[in-house]
Amino acid sequence: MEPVHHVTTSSKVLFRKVRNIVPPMLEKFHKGQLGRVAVIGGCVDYTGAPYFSAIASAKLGCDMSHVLCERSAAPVIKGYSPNLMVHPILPSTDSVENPKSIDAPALAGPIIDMLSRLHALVIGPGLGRDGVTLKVVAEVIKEARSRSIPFVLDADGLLIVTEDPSLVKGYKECILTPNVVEFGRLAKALGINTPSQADIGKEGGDKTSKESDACQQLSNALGGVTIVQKGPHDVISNGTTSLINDIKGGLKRSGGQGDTLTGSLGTLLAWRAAYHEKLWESGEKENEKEAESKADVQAELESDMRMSPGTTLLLAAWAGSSITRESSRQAFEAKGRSMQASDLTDEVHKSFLKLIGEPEESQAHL
Ligand SMILES: NC(=O)C1=CN([C@@H]2O[C@H](COP(=O)(O)OP(=O)(O)OC[C@H]3O[C@@H](n4cnc5c(N)ncnc54)[C@H](O)[C@@H]3O)[C@@H](O)[C@H]2O)[C@@H](O)CC1
Ligand SMILES: Nc1ncnc2c1ncn2[C@@H]1O[C@H](COP(=O)(O)OP(=O)(O)OP(=O)(O)O)[C@@H](O)[C@H]1O
Ligand SMILES: [Mg+2]
Repeated sequence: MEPVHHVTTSSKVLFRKVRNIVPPMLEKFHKGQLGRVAVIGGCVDYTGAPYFSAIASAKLGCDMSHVLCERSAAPVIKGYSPNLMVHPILPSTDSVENPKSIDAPALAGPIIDMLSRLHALVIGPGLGRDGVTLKVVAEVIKEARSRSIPFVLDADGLLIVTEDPSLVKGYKECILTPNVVEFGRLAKALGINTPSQADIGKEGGDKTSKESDACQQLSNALGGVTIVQKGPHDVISNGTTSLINDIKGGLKRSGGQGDTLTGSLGTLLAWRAAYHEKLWESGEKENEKEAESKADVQAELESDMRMSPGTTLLLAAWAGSSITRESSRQAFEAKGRSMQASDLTDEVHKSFLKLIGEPEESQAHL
């Protein structure tokens, strides 16, 4: 396959375009219009990950932030924050009568009933690997896809895709956020022979292009799904177009930083949906053409034309990655070696203001 090199648009220009998909804060808006996001995750082992993800969504600016979790995790997550709406509706082996013969679509019912009220889902933070839970979540993925609800898949949510890639293959409204290990597992499941990041480092040559080739190959194997490959820099690809995010991050690798990424992406996906629904006037020129090639995407990013959904998905992924890396940099600057995932949470809004800033219409009210 011909390697497709990444888009060379400067980060300054990209951030200016990101501002166009951030809804202004107007008096006419009602509760919920700036985003209703749900994180699906949280089990007996992990309560931090869904919390970090959902609170990042909230702090970035969505109106309503839900967590749909396993029964035992709910009181714990509720205790972390009264701002989150926590629903104990995710079944597990411990909460169903006969775990060996379950009716997964029926068990997914209470979650599926909530989908019509949600703009975006984040599936996987702290989900765990319970067999019943994963089967139920696979049903939720099918239903969300059939309704074109955008979602982010991370952590144990990626395991579901590793086991059944057809669930997301060809779906243009989702973002996968694998770390190095998760990327390797997905590549193996799809029969892609890519060198590991460690091997790429040893080989010499243009390391960034090799990494973006690997990400592009995986995206293509999944029919053009958007992937954020996390690492020393984040590689974002939808198979035809790639972006590299090398914004400086922190040096502490504490667990849970990926959760700030997924939560931020949830809110950005909700804002992106509002942009395409023309909830407000973005001030861009109308653009009938759907961007298909890398050149089309780059043209939309570097002009004042309205963007196509493919372009805004890449841009949302890039913005989420940027906010996370900048939050990590600021938190590390303040806390050094003691930095924890919760320190990123406190930096999300400052990072947003520094990198993106409020759209002009909001500034008039500040
Ligand atoms: N506070 C919390 O509740 C947290 C919960 N988490 C949850 O924990 C569960 C398991 O997630 P894991 O990420 O541990 O997944 P895995 O259980 O698949 O473990 C991945 C392993 O790979 C290693 N690894 C990560 N990056 C690497 C790199 N660049 N090079 C080499 N090795 C690397 C890690 O140290 C880890 O041992 C998920 O549900 C996740 O959401 C994590 O997100 C961390 C925080
Ligand atoms: N070497 C690095 N240098 C700078 N930033 C990094 C580095 N490695 C990861 N990051 C950043 O840290 C964030 C989390 O990535 P990481 O690879 O730790 O994910 P993860 O293992 O899934 O995290 P989590 O512990 O939340 O599950 C991403 O925004 C990524 O850009
Ligand atoms: Mg992770």
